[in-house]
Amino acid sequence: MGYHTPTGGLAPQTTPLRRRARFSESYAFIPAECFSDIVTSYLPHWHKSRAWIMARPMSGFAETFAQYIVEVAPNGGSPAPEPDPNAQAGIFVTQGTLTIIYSGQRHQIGVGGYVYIPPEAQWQVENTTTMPVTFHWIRKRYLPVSGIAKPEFFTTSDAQTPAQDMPDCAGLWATTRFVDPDDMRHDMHVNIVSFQQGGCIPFEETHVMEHGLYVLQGRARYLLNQDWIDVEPGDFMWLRAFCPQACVATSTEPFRYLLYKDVNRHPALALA
Ligand SMILES: NC(=O)N[C@H](N)C(=O)O
Repeated sequence: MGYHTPTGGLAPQTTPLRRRARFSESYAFIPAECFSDIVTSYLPHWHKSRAWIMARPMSGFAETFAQYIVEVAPNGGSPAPEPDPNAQAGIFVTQGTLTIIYSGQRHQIGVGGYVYIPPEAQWQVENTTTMPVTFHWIRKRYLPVSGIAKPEFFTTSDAQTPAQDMPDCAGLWATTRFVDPDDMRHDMHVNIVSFQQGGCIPFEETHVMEHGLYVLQGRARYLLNQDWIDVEPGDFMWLRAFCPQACVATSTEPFRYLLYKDVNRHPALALA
């Protein structure tokens, strides 16, 4: 399975603008060609590392999460990666092998591996290999519920998690879920959505959940609000609540994307 990974650099001066980037009231589209060296951030207490910050809470837009692609060079990492004690993390590795140290135990996470880190956790990140490691880091403030326990740390992978066919889709649309949707401890899902050629979302999904969608593999036409966009590996789509969305997979190889969504909680009735 392919997991697109940006490598940075800077396009030559002769490169024609593709004019694919968009920012609207309901979605942002950050195309793969935007992931150059000059739009990376360095982060406090992270060494030999850089991040493409693709999404962050913005008032009047998507408000629940931040999503980064982090690249850690050999011998890099962080002894204190997360500044917010209420933040939980979903980590998905697309290149190399990541070491996560959690409660004194070392976990080696390879390509396609997924890690869930609960809030108020002590954890660390290392790259002990001779090659760069790259991963998605999704951060969301955990919303506790009285009488429901906090989720626990776990590691798994795309390969270890059977994709579930969506109903009545003849195998054209499937979802790999790292968390059981019935598990009320969790207030966010990170899934991999897969379509075979011709497979589609057959209606304009318009819902309260926000999304980050990163195209890991394959191509599609994607509807974001009123705009049909041709998407390819490495493109990122960032959707606020109620942004209409649909798609049709166009490539012979599967069209697959990493999907964040906020779930399983009542909306707050008071505006912050
Ligand atoms: N755009 C999407 O893939 N949306 C998903 N079907 C979802 O909201 O679960």
